[in-house]
Amino acid sequence: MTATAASRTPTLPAPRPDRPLLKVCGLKYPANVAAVAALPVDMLGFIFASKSPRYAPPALDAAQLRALPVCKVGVFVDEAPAVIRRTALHFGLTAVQLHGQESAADCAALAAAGLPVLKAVGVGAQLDLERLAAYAPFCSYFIFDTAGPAAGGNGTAFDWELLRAYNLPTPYLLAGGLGPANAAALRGLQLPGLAGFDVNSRVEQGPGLKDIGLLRTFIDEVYG
Ligand SMILES: O=C(O)c1ccccc1NCC(=O)[C@H](O)[C@H](O)COP(=O)(O)O
Repeated sequence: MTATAASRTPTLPAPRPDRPLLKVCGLKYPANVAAVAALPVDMLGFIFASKSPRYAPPALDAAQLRALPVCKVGVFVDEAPAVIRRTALHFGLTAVQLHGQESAADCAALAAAGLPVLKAVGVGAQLDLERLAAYAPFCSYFIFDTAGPAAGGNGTAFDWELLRAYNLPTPYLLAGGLGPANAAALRGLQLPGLAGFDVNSRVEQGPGLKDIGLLRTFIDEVYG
């Protein structure tokens, strides 16, 4: 990952043949946002679900976000489409991540309105790929995340071997408890459809405050 901030564009990156993408999710504090954006990352995630301890709007600097030349993903949980569109405009979001029970039609409507969609899928003991087929045409990525008590940010991994059976055309990011502790297993991980990784609570000092040292360690171990 050699891109500088100046050479990045705020479009949703396509999967890369040379390395997995990296999304850092759950940011909110302006200085921390700037510090993470200076790292070799592909997407920054901001939580717009008010029940989350990472709920970003009270702390976020909208002008900073709009000017930031990196892909910005807004994370929503069963939010009204009009609110999502308004929020995306205000904060200059590149794409939206739908992390609730949104339907394929919800994804289709937002994608048609010009907002690329990442659809999060909670994975437990099983993965129902047949159900996901209806979403595939309208989603730029799936995000496979561990199902848990909170809508997201649970900090636990699921059995990645469930993804060996993945056979849909939509690429995905792997999420759920990724961090320095399992970075070695991610390095060189080959799974059908895998396009990148999403990190959050395992690289934090506290909710919404990313630990730059932990992120550097993770990046070195996975990509170095
Ligand atoms: O992080 C949250 O607090 C959150 C709350 C509500 C919906 C989604 C949320 N996070 C979305 C993400 O993409 C996380 O990165 C993903 O759940 C993985 O989190 P973690 O297990 O902590 O690495």
